[in-house]
Amino acid sequence: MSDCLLEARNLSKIFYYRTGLFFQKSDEALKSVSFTLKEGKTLAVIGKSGSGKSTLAKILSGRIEQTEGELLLNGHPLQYGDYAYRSKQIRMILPNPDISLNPRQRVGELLNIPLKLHTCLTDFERKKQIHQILRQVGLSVEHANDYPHMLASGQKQRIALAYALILQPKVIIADEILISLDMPMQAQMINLMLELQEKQGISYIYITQHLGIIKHISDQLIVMSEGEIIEHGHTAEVLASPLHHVTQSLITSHFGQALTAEAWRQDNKDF
Ligand SMILES: Nc1ncnc2c1ncn2[C@@H]1O[C@H](COP(=O)(O)OP(=O)(O)OP(=O)(O)O)[C@@H](O)[C@H]1O
Repeated sequence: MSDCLLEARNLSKIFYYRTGLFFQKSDEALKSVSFTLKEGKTLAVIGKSGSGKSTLAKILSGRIEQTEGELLLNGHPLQYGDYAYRSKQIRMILPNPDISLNPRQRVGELLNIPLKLHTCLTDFERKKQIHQILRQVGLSVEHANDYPHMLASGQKQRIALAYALILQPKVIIADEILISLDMPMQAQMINLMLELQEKQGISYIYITQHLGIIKHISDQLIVMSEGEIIEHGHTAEVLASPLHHVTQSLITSHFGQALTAEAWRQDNKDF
């Protein structure tokens, strides 16, 4: 049996938008994107701004529909509009929790929403689940009573992770989630995500322009440009010997130089 958890087959997305009363333009944001993700592994997606990364994340999480192509989870096709099913399988971490958390909602109320919407758990069981998730992300159960403004940035990021984890999905999508945190906080979050992956077999799709992070956490790497996958392979191999000039320029602009196998071995700290 194949150990492939998620498969994208020729995903394409064309956005149509009006430019005047009688005019319409289109933007081909994704062009026949295919990849597979194994259970308990991390796939990183990198690319310059406008390359289609967020469009891909939105299609995977079911927020927008692909124009063409198929998505399969454990070999079964996922349909657009199947949000109740998909949100238990694939969840996106809330981007920028400093802004996206509702200031009038206590943490426990926020985490209760997906449980109420998508499970048949009793009040007591939901409370138990919320406390368990808070502990899993390294927070205390008392944080369930806090409002977002009472939390530090790193704690808000943990709440965003808890919100993604609460329905126990198989795949978590992280789109540029650590950008607002300082380096020690980024390291803490990454260690937490890796620990959850080891214990629970979660698979991550990690989207970023920050190569320092993906070098440490991802198994496979996809490089996107103008809606297409231009390079794909083991992260260490792609970063040490990039074939495409866009990958080469992403690497030199991040690390200041090409990443030789020797540089790769020596660098074990640079987030
Ligand atoms: N709702 C939309 N309507 C029209 N065009 C869109 C829409 N969303 C994205 N696009 C276009 O699709 C292309 C890919 O955008 P996307 O946001 O997926 O790229 P990205 O790699 O995530 O960029 P960034 O790193 O800046 O977020 C861009 O040309 C963008 O203008």
